[in-house]
Amino acid sequence: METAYARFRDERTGHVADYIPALAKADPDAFGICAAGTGGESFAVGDADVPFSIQSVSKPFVFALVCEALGAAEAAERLGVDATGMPFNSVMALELDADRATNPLVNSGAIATTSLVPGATVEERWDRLRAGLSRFAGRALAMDDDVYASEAATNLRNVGIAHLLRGYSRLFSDPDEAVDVYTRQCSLLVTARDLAIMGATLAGGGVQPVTGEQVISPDTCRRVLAVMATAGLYERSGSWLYDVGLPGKSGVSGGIVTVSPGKGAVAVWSPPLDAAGNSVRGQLATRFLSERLGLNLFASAASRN
Ligand SMILES: NC(=O)CC[C@H](N)C(=O)O
Repeated sequence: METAYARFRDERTGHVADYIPALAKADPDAFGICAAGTGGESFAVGDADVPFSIQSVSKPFVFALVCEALGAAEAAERLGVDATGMPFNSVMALELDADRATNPLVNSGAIATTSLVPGATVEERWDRLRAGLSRFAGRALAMDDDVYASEAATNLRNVGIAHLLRGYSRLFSDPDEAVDVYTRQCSLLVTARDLAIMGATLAGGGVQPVTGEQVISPDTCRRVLAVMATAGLYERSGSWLYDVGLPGKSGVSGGIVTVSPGKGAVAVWSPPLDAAGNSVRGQLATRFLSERLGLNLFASAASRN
């Protein structure tokens, strides 16, 4: 991990996201890596304990909560589970699918996922969602109010997607309410260490490695990891699987969590992004660690280079 940190610290490609104004303030030099095992141990280097908004890395965890509530088959039926091959905020992806379904890890499918979180009111749904993600992290997660306000003031594209979904009967609550809860979920503050531990919960059949709580079922874990493998890095998901060989999920604040089933998870945070919205240092460091640690699911032995 120290070698990965030293090797990629001076990487200068990529740009910090600025379509959400508050994210433009992020430090482009910030870089943290954390690995967590299913036994509860964690190892960190760099800015692994600096908080940032979770953004799209929240999506697989909310999908997990919805699978628990509805069952994995019903969740797949309502949301779709196929990669779109298109950018995370694509409207076209929705229009091109005959059933108007995408998957829980792009904005359209993620807003639909959030609309399925059980609860009679917005506040009940939000409480349940936040409590669920906090159980993955093993601590109470709080919102970044500045990021929330900034995104809420500028997210008309997501509002449009939600109304379009509703028109196709692919959204399961009031569209504006669904986007509001989704925007809150994206603004939850986490650290790379939190993401590694949340990922390690998915690696360990749903058992939170530090608290020992069974957060979700082993079956839900398998479903979530499958969608992460095919769609976790948006239109770069194929290249990611080709190079890294593990399920992962990125977000526009620069986080990426990568899961090694049965072993643990690696999380990297570094804000500069490539054109698809995936952290540049995050991808480089994870690829390096997957190779060095022999984590690639398709490899028969650790390859060293
Ligand atoms: N890729 C992302 O992280 C996108 C999340 C962000 N909140 C959005 O909806 O645009």
